[in-house]
Parts: sequence; structure tokens; C-alpha cells
Amino acid sequence: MAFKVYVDGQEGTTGLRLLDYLEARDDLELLRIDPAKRKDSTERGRLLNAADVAFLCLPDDASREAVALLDNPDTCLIDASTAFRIADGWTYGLPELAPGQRERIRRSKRIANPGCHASAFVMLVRPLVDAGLLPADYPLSAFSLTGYSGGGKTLIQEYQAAEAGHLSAPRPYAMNMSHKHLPEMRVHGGLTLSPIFSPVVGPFLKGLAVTVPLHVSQLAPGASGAMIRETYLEHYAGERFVNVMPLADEASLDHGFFDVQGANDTNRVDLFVYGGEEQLALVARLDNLGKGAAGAAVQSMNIHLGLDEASGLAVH
Ligand SMILES: NC(=O)C1=CN([C@@H]2O[C@H](COP(=O)(O)OP(=O)(O)OC[C@H]3O[C@@H](n4cnc5c(N)ncnc54)[C@H](OP(=O)(O)O)[C@@H]3O)[C@@H](O)[C@H]2O)C=CC1
Ligand SMILES: CC(=O)N[C@@H](CCC(=O)OP(=O)(O)O)C(=O)O
Repeated sequence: MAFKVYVDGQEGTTGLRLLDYLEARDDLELLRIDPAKRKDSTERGRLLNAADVAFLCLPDDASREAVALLDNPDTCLIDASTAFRIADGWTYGLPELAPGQRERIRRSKRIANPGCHASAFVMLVRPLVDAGLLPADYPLSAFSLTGYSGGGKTLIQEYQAAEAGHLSAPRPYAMNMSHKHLPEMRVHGGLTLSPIFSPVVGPFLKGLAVTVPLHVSQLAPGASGAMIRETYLEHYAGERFVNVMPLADEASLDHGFFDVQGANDTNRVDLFVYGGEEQLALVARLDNLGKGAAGAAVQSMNIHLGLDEASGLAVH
């Protein structure tokens, strides 16, 4: 019998992308809400409770409301919002995080899908903290270049309606050091301090790269770019969606320029270690709507339901 799945927020950016993935599957039965009733709590509650897995692709408050509508103990919620990413009783939906995380996702009925910037940041940082190469209290900074789809329907409409003007140039944001991903970056990164995080949105739909610059002198004695790359290779051994690139990989650059859109339309994360003996730049690249949102949610669903983890997801 096919597993029943339901997407609450099916007309939003993440919800629509998720439907693309789910509609292509023949091992799932997709429960659909009548568009006229998509904000009707009674109808949403009925479908949430009828599902084996329900995805919440909603603003934080609407996600909290959906959780309150659920009384079926067998329904697994996978929430794409920021509401529960460090909450007790919820499992962070990043199977590659640390040993045991995949098993936690398999057993949990409450899975918080990671934020797009946070996924990239945590995947760069956490293995280094766990391996003792990066001190947990290192005052990290990071910057991210992202496509505008990360801002949801409103930002997409703004960009797609614009003819030129200020939207044709990259725009830094979260200038007051209060980006909503900071808590999950700290907690799941294994850090004692939140990073200084500077995201920049550009005039392209999707694609994201987070860069973490490091001073080698501030790392554990003897640490180097080569050791960091080795640590990634070891930590991510066997992970189908993680691609550890060669050290200081010139071939990954186009005349010295990095392609932020290089992992688009995949569920892949590419990890790069650039730099030399004194400074390093660690970079993680992903599709913010793929591994940064809907793809990660499908991956967690596959794990939770005991299906092939890569079902319906593209690596290349
Ligand atoms: N875009 C991205 O790359 C990512 C987004 N996320 C997270 O996923 C969630 C959804 O984001 P995104 O898809 O971008 O947002 P969008 O604004 O594109 O979509 C949100 C959808 O939720 C609907 N909605 C709002 N309130 C309710 C309600 N009470 N009941 C039912 N539906 C409701 C909206 O309806 P209406 O159409 O009427 O506005 C809209 O269709 C957010 O929490 C976001 O933080 C996570 C990772 C990446
Ligand atoms: C361009 C843009 O605005 N991007 C969003 C990131 C969206 C995302 O993936 O994060 P959530 O899952 O937390 O929504 C932002 O930086 O807030």
C-alpha cells in the first residue's frame, strides 16, 4: 500500500517544489486540499491526521498551528519553517550531521527541515568541531550568496516584476546580525558562539554558496586545509549527496570565479577547501530549493519511511 503524504502550504515556493518531487513518485499517495479550503483549519487538520507524512511549507505561525491540529500519533511531520529547528522533541533533518542522526530521523515523528544557509554552514563546520580541528568557541564569520527564491513568493514576485534598477545588483541583508538561521547554526554547528553571518541575495532564482573564512593559526595545532578536506572525506564517506572537491580546486573556478549555481536541480552539496598555509575559505554549495529545502525534506521522508534515501532525488 502506498504511503499517504500531504503538503500543507502547497501553493508556496517550497510547497510547489515539493509537489514536483512527490507527484513524480508511484510509491506515494498524494493527499490534496481543495485550493478554496487551503487555509481552512478543519480541512487542513483532517488531511494532516490522514497522512503518514505531512510536510509543513508554511510561515512559522501557521506551522505551529498545524502542529496543534495533529492528534494522530502515527503521522510524521516534516516542517520546513524556522519554528522547531532547535526545539526539544524535534529532530534536525540533516542525516549527514553526525553519527546516529539518520537513525534519529527514522524514528522521529517530528522532523525540522534545516534552513538553506544553515545546512551549508553546518555541513562545513560541524565535522571540524567534532574532529577537534576547529575550537567550538572560534569566533566564526560566514557569508552566503543566494538566489532570490529563498525569500519565498513575495521576493520572487518582486524580482520577477522588476525591470532593472536596484534589484539588478547583489543586495546584502540581515545587516543587524539577527538572521533567523543563527540559532541552528550555533546549536547544530556544535559552537558556543553564533557566527557573524552576512547573506547576500542576487538577481538569480536559485543556487547558494556559504563561505567560512578561517585563519589557520587559530585552528588546532598542526591543522591545515589538507586535514580539513581529509576530515570531510572521512565524515561524509558513503554519503550519496555530499561531494568533497579536490583541495584548492582551480578546475572548479571559471577564470577564478566561483559558480554559485553549480549544484542547481540536484540534492547535492559540494564542499570546497580553498586557500593556502595562512588563510582558508571553506565553501558549501547547494540548491536552496533542493538540498536547502524541498530535496532535504524528501530525503528525510525517504529515511523515515524506510525507502531508498535517494528515491526521487537527483545527485548529478
Ligand atoms: N523558499 C525557500 O528557499 C525556503 C523556505 N523555507 C521555509 O519554508 C516555509 C515556506 O516558505 P516559502 O515556501 O518560501 O514561502 P511562500 O511565501 O512562498 O509560501 C508560503 C505558503 O504558505 C501559505 N500559508 C500561509 N499561511 C497559511 C495558513 N494559515 N494555512 C495554510 N497555508 C498558509 C501561503 O499562502 P498564500 O499563497 O496565500 O500567501 C503560501 O502559499 C517558510 O517557513 C520558510 O522559512 C525553508 C527553506 C527554503
Ligand atoms: C533570499 C532569502 O531571503 N533567503 C532566506 C532563506 C530561506 C531559507 O531557506 O531559510 P528558511 O528555511 O529559514 O526559510 C533568508 O535568508 O531568510
